[in-house]
Amino acid sequence: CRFTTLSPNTNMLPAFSQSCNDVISVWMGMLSSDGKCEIDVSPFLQKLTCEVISRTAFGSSYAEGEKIFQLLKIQGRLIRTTKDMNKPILWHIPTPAKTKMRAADKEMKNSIRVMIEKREKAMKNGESCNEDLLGILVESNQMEIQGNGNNKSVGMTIEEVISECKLFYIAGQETTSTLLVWTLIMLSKYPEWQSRAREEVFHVFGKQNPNFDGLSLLKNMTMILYEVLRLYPPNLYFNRTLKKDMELGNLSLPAGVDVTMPILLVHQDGDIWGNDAKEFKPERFSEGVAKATKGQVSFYPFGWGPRICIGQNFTMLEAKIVLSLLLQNFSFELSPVYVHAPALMLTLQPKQGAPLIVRKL
Ligand code: HEM
Repeated sequence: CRFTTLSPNTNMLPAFSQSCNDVISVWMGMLSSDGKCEIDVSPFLQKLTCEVISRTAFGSSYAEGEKIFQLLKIQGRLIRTTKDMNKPILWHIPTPAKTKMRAADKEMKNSIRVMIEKREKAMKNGESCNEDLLGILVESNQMEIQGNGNNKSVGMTIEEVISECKLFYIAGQETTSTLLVWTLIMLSKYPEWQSRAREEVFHVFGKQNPNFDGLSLLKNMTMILYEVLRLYPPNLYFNRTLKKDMELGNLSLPAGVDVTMPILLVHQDGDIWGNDAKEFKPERFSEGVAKATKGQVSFYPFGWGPRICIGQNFTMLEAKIVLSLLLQNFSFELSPVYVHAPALMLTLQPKQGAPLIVRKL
């Protein structure tokens, strides 16, 4: 089962704004009497994107979804701290971390299995369950099996459905929170862009909640997000294995070779982007991506080709809603203790966190 793009729809807006409003309430409660406070925004935005995925992926089974994501988080943390993860020869040597990881994996798969079985039962009883990712997967799978004379070998196995749910979380949660964190850092560092973004939000939505149609009018916000994705792409590279011999420029590459497509390197290449390649200048996207890249494939934060990110529209929509709500309520400035230290930790993250001075408007 492969989605070409995951189309965000109006049903998802409440998931985005509900999760963001929870963060706003918490931050409001943290303000001191002068209406400001220093907050490391990073963990809050991580929790926010986690909740959004939980609500949109598992909708009605949100509480069970939360548990699964907690287990995935434990796995992610263990992967980061397990040094021999990419040395297959050492993989079978048991360590406490690997034992915990396998236990988390087993528990998670069991939980997803129970959820899938519940959905399958509900669908057999005529209930429609296709409002979240899990429902769409289960329903399309059942239709595929029924369309082929109830031949179970044509659909996805439970293991495959489980993998899709895991992939959705792994690919969509940390990447989006990283984008939001770097955007708030950049808006704090460049207050003129923060003002432009806020003026635009008030111009389009006033003090109302962001709506689907208005989001496409946020031109400055789109430029800012693209520039953040150019300078701080959450994924630094992606890999491909060649299926056949290929000529690439003056290189001859044989089949079977692994090729790494560097994202950060190309995004900051002075020959492509000019002498100001490393500077934050959202105006370079004022006439869209094609103009900024002069039609070359030099901006690909979401990958490229048939396996391009299916969640790119979802992410952009989520980011625009969250930033609109935050800018309607707060202003941001870098804390004196902020240290600019981008570091690769699965995604490109601010190593020392993102402490910002948050002020109520
Ligand atoms: C700022 C946010 C995001 C960035 C920078 C990003 C980046 C990427 C990149 C670079 C790839 C291609 C990997 C490759 O070709 O090997 C990819 C694939 C993918 N992304 Fe995203 N992504 C983001 C958000 C999301 C979200 C929100 C979701 C889901 C809700 C998602 C789901 C996926 C999936 C399922 C794939 C695999 C597609 C396939 O292999 O067919 N991503 N993403």
